[in-house]
Amino acid sequence: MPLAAIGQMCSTASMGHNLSQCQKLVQKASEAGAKALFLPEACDYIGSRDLCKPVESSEFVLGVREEAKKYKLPVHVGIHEPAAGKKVKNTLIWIDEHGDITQRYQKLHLFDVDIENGPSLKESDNVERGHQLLQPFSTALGKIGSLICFDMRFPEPAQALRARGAHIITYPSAFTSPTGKAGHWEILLRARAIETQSYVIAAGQVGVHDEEGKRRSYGTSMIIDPWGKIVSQLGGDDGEDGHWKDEGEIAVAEIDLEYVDKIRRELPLVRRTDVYPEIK
Ligand SMILES: O=C(O)CNC(=O)[C@H](CS)NC(=O)CCC(=O)C(=O)O
Repeated sequence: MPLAAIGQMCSTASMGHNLSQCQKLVQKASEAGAKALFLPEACDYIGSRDLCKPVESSEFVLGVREEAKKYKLPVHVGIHEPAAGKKVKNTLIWIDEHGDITQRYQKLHLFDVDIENGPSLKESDNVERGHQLLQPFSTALGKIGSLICFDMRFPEPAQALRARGAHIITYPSAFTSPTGKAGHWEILLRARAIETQSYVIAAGQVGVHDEEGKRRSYGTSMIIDPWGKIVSQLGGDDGEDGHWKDEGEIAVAEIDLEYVDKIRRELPLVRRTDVYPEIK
């Protein structure tokens, strides 16, 4: 059965540093025999809008493409792209084994929150939201439906991707430490896996991204099977301030499409959309 790899890293305002972390993760995933590597959201940079470049001229994207080609390993990676005005797009790209970008998804739901003693972030100040789902695409692991981070709080897009044939739903993320520690990360991801009866692959940023220590990500990247079991997991925020686990590490899990079919057959989830038409 083919293996999927998740890679965990800590992006900063140094694109060279971020690229070199990703290159090492590609190498590790290839050595582990994975058929694809899933990296977090915003791998190119965190916290420095000035670094945003079109994919054609981004040293980060060009570097990851080269590495994917060298190891013949597809890479699913979150980046930024310039958008209208001063905004950027929070984008996910699929780089195939030839190093070509063949899929692109723009994050639909933006993280605008102001939580007491928690994160206060308004993603929509700088980010343009996407307007459509990416059609699930075929890979050596099965059909992938791509979403990003905060999208995980909404069951509908995952459900729509399942209806369009996805076997795997992905959530590359930079999940905040406070909301991760509250349990939201694991519970939401497992719920999405159980209710869509799909694998969920969620690679997360981990650690402190800026010198002021304002942006901290929870890590704890995981792969969850369609029964809701965590089949692969990396460490993250261990509760002690300043301690972060598994930066620069990968983990792998087998993707079993027969298991997906079996669970869907044994426990059919037939919706009563006639009774709650307001949920579209
Ligand atoms: O674009 C970037 O630079 C990186 N993007 C992010 O970190 C995004 C938007 S600020 N983070 C999330 O969506 C976290 C969601 C979350 O933590 C929750 O739902 O609790």
